Amino acid sequence: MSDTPSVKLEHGFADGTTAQSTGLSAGLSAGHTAPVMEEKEQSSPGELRYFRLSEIEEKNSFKSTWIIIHNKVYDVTRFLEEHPGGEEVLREQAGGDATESFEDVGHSTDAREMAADMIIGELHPDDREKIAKPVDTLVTTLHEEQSSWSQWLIPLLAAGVCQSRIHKDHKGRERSTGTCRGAQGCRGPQGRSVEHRRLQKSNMLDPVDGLLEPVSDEELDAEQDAARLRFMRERRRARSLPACTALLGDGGRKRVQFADTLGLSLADVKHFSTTDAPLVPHAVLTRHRSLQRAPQPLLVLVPCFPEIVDAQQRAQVQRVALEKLHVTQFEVRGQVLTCTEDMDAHVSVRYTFNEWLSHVDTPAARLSDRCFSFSVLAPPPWSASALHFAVHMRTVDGDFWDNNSGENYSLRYGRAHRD
Ligand code: HEM
Repeated sequence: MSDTPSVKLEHGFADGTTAQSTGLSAGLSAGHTAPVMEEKEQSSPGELRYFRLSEIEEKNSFKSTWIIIHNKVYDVTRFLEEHPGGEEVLREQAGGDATESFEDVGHSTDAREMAADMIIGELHPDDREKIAKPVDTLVTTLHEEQSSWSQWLIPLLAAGVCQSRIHKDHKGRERSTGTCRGAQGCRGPQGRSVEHRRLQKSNMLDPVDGLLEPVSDEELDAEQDAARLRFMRERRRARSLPACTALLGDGGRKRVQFADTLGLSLADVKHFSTTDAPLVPHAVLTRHRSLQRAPQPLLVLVPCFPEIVDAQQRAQVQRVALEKLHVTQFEVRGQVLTCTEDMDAHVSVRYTFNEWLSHVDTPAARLSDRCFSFSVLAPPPWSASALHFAVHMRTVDGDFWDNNSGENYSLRYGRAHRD
């Protein structure tokens, strides 16, 4: 074993995979290294036609959509509607280099094989630099030299421990897929499982002599974070199940089969339409109805003054007097009696809904020589709590009021008496 950390460098794609390790099909395994051409050729050594970048860029229309992935040119025009990731993402990449986006999604082997059928040529070597991006470098730091046997024994031990632990903890809840993912998903940067190291830390697992070094809390946290991140990224990716021979359609073409993150096949597809009436489960409706509020009591304006009497007498004294009042849910209608020789007398009602912060004068209509009527629309109960008013008459002799002996006529919202 050596104390000096050694650094292993591998050239790879954006997601850290190498062309070899991803199992790419012919089209996608070409990698980034463009062949150095002595002369400008019209086709690649593999008999693929070369396209100039400008030519490809032009193929970005509703008629045709070409994209570049790893310097291969793909005509995806006919695939747009079929693309499980949607038409839009392909259109966005049309006429340009889609390598990074393609790899970021983590397309399955099936997807890569499908793509191979769409290759129509290669990007001309002279144009490759124009789309080239800095190549990511995967740096793996090894704190210790591991002997060849420890390199496989440690992961094996870790996977074993994870598996037995998960079986113990979850009592069969994570039987098949769960255990695999558990062992794989929680692998630390050095190829050793976090689960294994946590067990080691908590003394649930005896360190194997010479194989496991002591672990610090910071190291453990960093590993757990990295493992969590890796797990989230894995979960995000939709994976198609491996195409089996029974699924091969006409002409031996593989079909894509969708699966959820647990590997279960897609059972049904529901197309939502904006015209679809939402289907609310019965249980939800019942609960909703039971929670509905009881009907609110009807609120109306209720007079807060004694019954109107002696209108004749009051009219003689005050020249004007409220004679009758009729209140409904929507209006307050009143009748006014006057005592004046002025046939041009003007009768009105001054009222307020906001405690006289402001007021309105509304004219009363003449019903007969001495009688007038008025109507005030009732304000909604949530906008006012009371209505106050007084009756006014203007004659050649002056102004006269009936204001309920200086108190005004007041009505307040209250419950209506139901019969
Ligand atoms: C010839 C090119 C392509 C082929 C044949 C292809 C094929 C597929 C297939 C079969 C899937 C289903 C999942 C899988 O099996 O991996 C898929 C999903 C997807 N593809 Fe592509 N694809 C292509 C290019 C692209 C490009 C260039 C982008 C991005 C710009 C893209 C974005 C996506 C996305 C977002 C999903 C959905 C992934 C998810 O649901 O998590 N694809 N594609």
